[in-house]
Amino acid sequence: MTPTRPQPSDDAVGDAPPRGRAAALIVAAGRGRRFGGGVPKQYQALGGRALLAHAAAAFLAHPRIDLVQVVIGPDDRDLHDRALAGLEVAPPVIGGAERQDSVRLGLEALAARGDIDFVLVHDAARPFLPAGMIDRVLNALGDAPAALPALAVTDTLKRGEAMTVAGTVSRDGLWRAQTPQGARLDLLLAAHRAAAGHTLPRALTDDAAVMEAAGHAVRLVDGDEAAFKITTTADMDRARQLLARRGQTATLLPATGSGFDVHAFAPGDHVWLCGVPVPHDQGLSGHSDADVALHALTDAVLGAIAADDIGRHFPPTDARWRGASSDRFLIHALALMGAMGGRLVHCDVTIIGERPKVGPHREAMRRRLAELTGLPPARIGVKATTTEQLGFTGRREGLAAMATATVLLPDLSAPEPVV
Ligand SMILES: Nc1ccn([C@@H]2O[C@H](COP(=O)(O)OP(=O)(O)OP(=O)(O)O)[C@@H](O)[C@H]2O)c(=O)n1
Ligand SMILES: C[C@](O)(CO)[C@H](O)COP(=O)(O)O
Repeated sequence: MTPTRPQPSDDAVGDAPPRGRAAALIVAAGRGRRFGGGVPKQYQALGGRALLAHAAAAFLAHPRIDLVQVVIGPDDRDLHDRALAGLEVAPPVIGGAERQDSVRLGLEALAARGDIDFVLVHDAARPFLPAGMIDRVLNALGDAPAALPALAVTDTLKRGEAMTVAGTVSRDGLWRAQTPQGARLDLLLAAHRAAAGHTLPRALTDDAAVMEAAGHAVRLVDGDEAAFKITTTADMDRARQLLARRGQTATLLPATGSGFDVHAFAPGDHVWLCGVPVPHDQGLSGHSDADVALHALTDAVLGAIAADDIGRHFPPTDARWRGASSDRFLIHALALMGAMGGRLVHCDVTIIGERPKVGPHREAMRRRLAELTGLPPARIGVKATTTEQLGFTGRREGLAAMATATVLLPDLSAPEPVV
């Protein structure tokens, strides 16, 4: 079948369009502190794919965008690869401490290619990106060095101090800045280089501000309420409701993974099981905290998403994982699952050994697994069994654990949600 070329939007014509190649630069190296949780918001699932994937897909579907470049956090390569599997984006660039740093590093990579004239810088945290917005920004670059999509402020503005109104601010001429913000690549890179390191104690929070600081005029074009930024969990709720109202919920199919692990006993006074320290007259030997149950569960989640195994993600030869809490292994596996648009719906762990007895700690283990996975305790099984004194567990040489994880994953054969 011949692939259909994306069609221009109604805003594609009008102003004199610029001549040259345009790249989208999606910044996704933030930590999402205001959003919270263990996984940066751009890798959280919305309608069966990560926020970042929505933004990338919007640019890839646009006929006037020649390249999509993503900027990621130094530890996020696996998340990026899972989130954008199957999408044709350039290899990611590692970002910096502030958004401004991440944009500059991305611009340097684009400039090094030598084939890009215009750049549209976009937040990965803005999943809904109407094609017309891309066109309006690009069109403005026909005769302006930079363009900013924005919405006129319509509410009355107050300045507050100690939760008391300290004054009313005129909203005349005030705009709310959105992304993608466009510019000629050479001008924006030069402006970012000039601004680098000169912005303490506060970085400039958008690219229009960097261009303004360099003395360039920035053209205002119409933004779009749909292109709101996911900053807090309330924004994510709003985005999910929007998709549900449009009937764009993803088709999810179940996948089950299994995991198994063994650790030998060693001198010590407790063992870690399901993220809970259990008093015992021995410990378990291992490179990390040797939580045999969490390791089995981590492998079960990785199995459900076909993402290799725990040893590939956290090699025992890597000094970073010496004595590490196994919580982070499970959290990482769950983050990869989320980046693929998946959702854990059930897990079941069986601990195999004579001692310590699991029963008195079962509820604490289920509670801890609930905290780590976000599942209700009613969807978490924790069981224990002996091997009737047979084998290495029967001889009390160590403990084994097995686990299953049931995950709902987007149906890859279903049509993608349109946002
Ligand atoms: N050092 C940084 C900081 C932010 N960003 C990106 O810039 C966009 C700006 O959105 P924002 O809500 O500020 O993201 P965070 O910085 O992640 O959020 P927070 O400030 O709550 O930590 C996001 O896509 C974010 O990933 C980035 O690439 N590099
Ligand atoms: C670039 C931006 O999205 C425009 O509204 C915004 O400035 C991002 O930074 P912030 O940290 O959310 O203020």
